[in-house]
Amino acid sequence: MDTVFTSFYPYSHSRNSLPSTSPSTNDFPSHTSLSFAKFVFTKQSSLRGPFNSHSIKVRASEDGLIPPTDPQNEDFILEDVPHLTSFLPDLPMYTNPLKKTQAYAIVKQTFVSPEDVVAHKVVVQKESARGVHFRRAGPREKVFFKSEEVRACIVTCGGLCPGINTVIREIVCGLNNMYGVEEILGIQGGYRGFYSKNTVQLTPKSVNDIHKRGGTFLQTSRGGHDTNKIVDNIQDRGINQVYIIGGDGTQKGAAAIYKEVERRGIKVAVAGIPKTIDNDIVVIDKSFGFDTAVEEAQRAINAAHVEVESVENGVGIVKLMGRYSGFIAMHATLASRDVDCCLIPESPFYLEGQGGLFEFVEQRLKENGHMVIVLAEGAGQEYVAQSFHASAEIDASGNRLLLDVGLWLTQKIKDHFTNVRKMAINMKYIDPTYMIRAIPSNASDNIYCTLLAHSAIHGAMAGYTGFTVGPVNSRHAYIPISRVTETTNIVKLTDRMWARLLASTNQPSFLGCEAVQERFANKMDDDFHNLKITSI
Ligand SMILES: Nc1ncnc2c1ncn2[C@@H]1O[C@H](COP(=O)(O)OP(=O)(O)O)[C@@H](O)[C@H]1O
Ligand SMILES: O=P(O)(O)OC[C@H]1O[C@](O)(COP(=O)(O)O)[C@@H](O)[C@@H]1O
Ligand SMILES: [Mg+2]
Repeated sequence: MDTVFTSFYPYSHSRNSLPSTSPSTNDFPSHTSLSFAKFVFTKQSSLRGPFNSHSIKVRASEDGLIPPTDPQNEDFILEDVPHLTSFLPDLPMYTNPLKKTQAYAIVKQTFVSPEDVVAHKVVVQKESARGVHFRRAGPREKVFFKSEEVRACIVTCGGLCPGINTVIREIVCGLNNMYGVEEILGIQGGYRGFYSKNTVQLTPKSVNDIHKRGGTFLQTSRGGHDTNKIVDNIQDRGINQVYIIGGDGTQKGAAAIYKEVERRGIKVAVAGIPKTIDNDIVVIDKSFGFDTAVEEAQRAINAAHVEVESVENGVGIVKLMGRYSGFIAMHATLASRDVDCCLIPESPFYLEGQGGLFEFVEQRLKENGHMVIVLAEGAGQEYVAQSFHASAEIDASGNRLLLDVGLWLTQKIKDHFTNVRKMAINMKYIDPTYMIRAIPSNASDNIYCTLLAHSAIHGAMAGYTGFTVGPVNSRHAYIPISRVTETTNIVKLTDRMWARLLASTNQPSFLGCEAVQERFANKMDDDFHNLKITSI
């Protein structure tokens, strides 16, 4: 049975100011039981027209998936983020102080229009469905927190990534400079820091220089997520805004915190900022630190190239990060012109026989006298496991620990050419993985980190919660956390980007072999991620 909300917003686009009274229960859709809410606007709504109380109806079914009732507009979907009013309907909202700040004083349109949404897909055809949209990020006219009541905290979890310190810095400076917030706590050592460590007070002064350093000023950890202990601690400390910087695992933890906060009915906004050097988070255009990593990888590739072209039959192998997603390897290969072959977890390969890697290496050595292979750390894990008879180990967060495919491949190539082909080759194996992720972010990533921090602040101040921020087609949006944790972003071999790489390196696609074809067909399944984990 559908629930029909009479309006999404109680005010019209043409009004300059919003009601200063408490929002009614209809101001924001109630979807407490949903992992994320999908709303389909009915007939009167339009992307062009104002979203006012008369022009919009929002329909939601109990399971959050809306059965279309209007054939003409059934395909406009807003995957909305929760708002604190959904479980705290009687609390007041306040005028946003941003307009009074020096920075925003003369901005023409300080506040994001409540109707603004960001389209998930921008390449469409005339007859395309209008598709999925996300709420546009940015400052709102009304905020849910008075500046003086805000007690924010920041935590960083999971592996390192260039730019974490910039995000921390910009959350602290942004909260302080834009909203006058003074109470900002740093939770040290990841999730477990909530209940096992003291906090550190963060001020614009104390974080002023941290963006110049790699790593995380607050330290990080894997494992240790205990939802109840964390939320108890949030309550005990009187924290009401939680900024969580981390990857897919961290965002799952953030979703659990948000749900517990909602269950307890406490006034706490939970904002996730996606961090992943692997670029394995879906929906967002790319993750911060990724560009920096690709740039730094060029130095390693260049070193490998210099080494191997200076000797006879030089074969260089550069291992880059990428547990399940080969984006760094793919982009680093495309950026460099020195890579002969790129191997990623998503693309099966094989060594022996026609069309195999050994044949290709020999061909390039004959043509050029040297060659460079770029390898994502998650590539070929099943072969390595077979060779090493290794059993699967996991880290404290439950992530599968990878075997060293770089060492394995180096040995395999050496053995093949020495023992089978009776050819002398010069192998150079470079593993710059930790060096790449431990550096500070570059200029463009620094700007990106600033935008993420500001979007998160504006969202939390406005009362949104359970969201992740990030650019969708270059416009920053609030995305339901569960939306970014339900699948993993991987390189799609059927997309043109991988074809561009193959066209650039002219490497084999390795799809000639029957066994590989079978695996490739399996990998095309929606369940690719699970399949990959179990097959390692
Ligand atoms: N499914 C989950 N539910 C709750 N917390 C999780 C979950 N998966 C991971 N975490 C927590 O998130 C943190 C970071 O996770 P991890 O996978 O190590 O890194 P990342 O977030 O970078 O992917 C850890 O503290 C871990 O306990
Ligand atoms: O050795 P650590 O610190 O566990 O990190 C290794 C892993 O971290 C990663 O950088 C990804 O980390 P996250 O899951 O934290 O984003 C992988 O590329 C790599 O396999
Ligand atoms: Mg992860």
